[in-house]
Amino acid sequence: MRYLSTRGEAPALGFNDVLLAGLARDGGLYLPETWPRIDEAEIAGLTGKPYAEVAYRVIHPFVDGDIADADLKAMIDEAYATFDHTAVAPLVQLSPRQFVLELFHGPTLAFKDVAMQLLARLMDHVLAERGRKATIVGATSGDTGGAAIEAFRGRDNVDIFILFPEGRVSPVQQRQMTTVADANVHAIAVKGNFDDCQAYLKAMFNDAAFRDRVGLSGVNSINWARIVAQIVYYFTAAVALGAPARKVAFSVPTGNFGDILAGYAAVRMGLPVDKLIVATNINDILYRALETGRYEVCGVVPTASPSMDIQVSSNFERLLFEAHGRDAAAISRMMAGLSQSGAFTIEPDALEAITRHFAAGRTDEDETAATIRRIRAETGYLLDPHSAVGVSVAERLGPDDGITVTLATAHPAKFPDAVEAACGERPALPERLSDLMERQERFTPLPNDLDTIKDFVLARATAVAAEA
Ligand SMILES: Cc1ncc(COP(=O)(O)O)c(C=O)c1O
Ligand SMILES: N[C@@H](CCOP(=O)(O)O)C(=O)O
Repeated sequence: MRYLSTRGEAPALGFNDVLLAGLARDGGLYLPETWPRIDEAEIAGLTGKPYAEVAYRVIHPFVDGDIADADLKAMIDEAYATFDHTAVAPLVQLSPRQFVLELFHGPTLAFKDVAMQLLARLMDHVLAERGRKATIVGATSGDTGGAAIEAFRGRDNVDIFILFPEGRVSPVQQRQMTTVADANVHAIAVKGNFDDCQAYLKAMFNDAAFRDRVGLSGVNSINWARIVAQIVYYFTAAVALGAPARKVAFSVPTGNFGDILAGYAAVRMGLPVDKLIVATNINDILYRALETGRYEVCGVVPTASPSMDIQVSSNFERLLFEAHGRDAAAISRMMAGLSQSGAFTIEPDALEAITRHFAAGRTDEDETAATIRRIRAETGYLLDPHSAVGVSVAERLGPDDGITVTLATAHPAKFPDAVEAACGERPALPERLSDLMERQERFTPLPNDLDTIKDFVLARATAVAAEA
């Protein structure tokens, strides 16, 4: 399996190289040259199989021999053994037509663990095989950072630097990043928003000298391996609810478009899905883009679902590439428009291709709080604010005659203030994290300035010291 960049100017790579590369050298994102298929009979045969077994079946064709089968299998088994729930991603029924898929049973209580626990093992394995080290830089609006730090802490072959927007993540999210003592972990509080952090990350990747000097790798969903691992739960949920004979819809609380892009990949692999519903908070660029065809950046507004407070949504580029018939030149023009004027227009045919699979809805702050309150009162189930955005949109846009599964992307205890404000109940952290708020914090505040951040990384990354 070879992978192509959405901008068409970077070399095609195999899985292991894509895994370590993160962003392509032309600033694009990698996608598989062709989509591996799983036929309907085989999809039906996945019903009732353990999560790790389905994961191996889905992930194997993307790795395509770059990692020995037995090693891949062992890493998948190990990654999902870290989850508190034996099903890894259990389904819970809220009403006759509404389900939630709980993706928060991993170490840091967010869906990011599903991919990150595997990604860390894969990267460590490939780095060890190649006898080299890497410097990981990640940008987070709250959850990717904690999951990445947890997965990579103490690993010999990587240093990890996480940029988070100061004051814009929940206190639990912050402490999951800042209370880790391992020497290879560096949490950086940037005086800006998530889009600033992500722009700096991409600028570091686009600076070839810096990239090579530190051996830069990425763990955001710009890294194709993140998306691959997230495809799996669309299969496990769909078959549990009757696929391939029955099509379900998925409502996905969306920010950087990685999670829902994994749903699109599942569809391209052959999974029958009714529709993929993009659920946004008031930072609604994706909702507006799908409604009007105009992708236009406005200022980011802080919300009760901070991990979705994003305007420049990285993975949308992958979908645009698909919808524009893989025309890399068209994508490069659109992305240049985005850098220059903060906007671009999606061609009508491409928009039509997108809306064949996707619908989009937006939920404001009052409605998010009201959804948490109402679902608790009606069903006893406690949603986190991100999942509440998903459920609220699912109730409006899900098929009248079918089932909608909302991806429950975080545990409510990660956002106790917002949940308490909505319904008067303060969810408690699980026992293993009960002293989180008392642990010693360690992080570096840095100004909203690329050069300062690069200097910080250069001064601390051991990959530089080893190779200089
Ligand atoms: C809890 C939660 N929900 C939803 C999202 C949005 O997911 P994506 O960025 O893949 O669209 C995020 C961040 O990524 C998140 O942390
Ligand atoms: N919401 C994310 C933002 C980064 O998304 P990613 O999926 O590209 O890593 C977060 O919680 O950090």
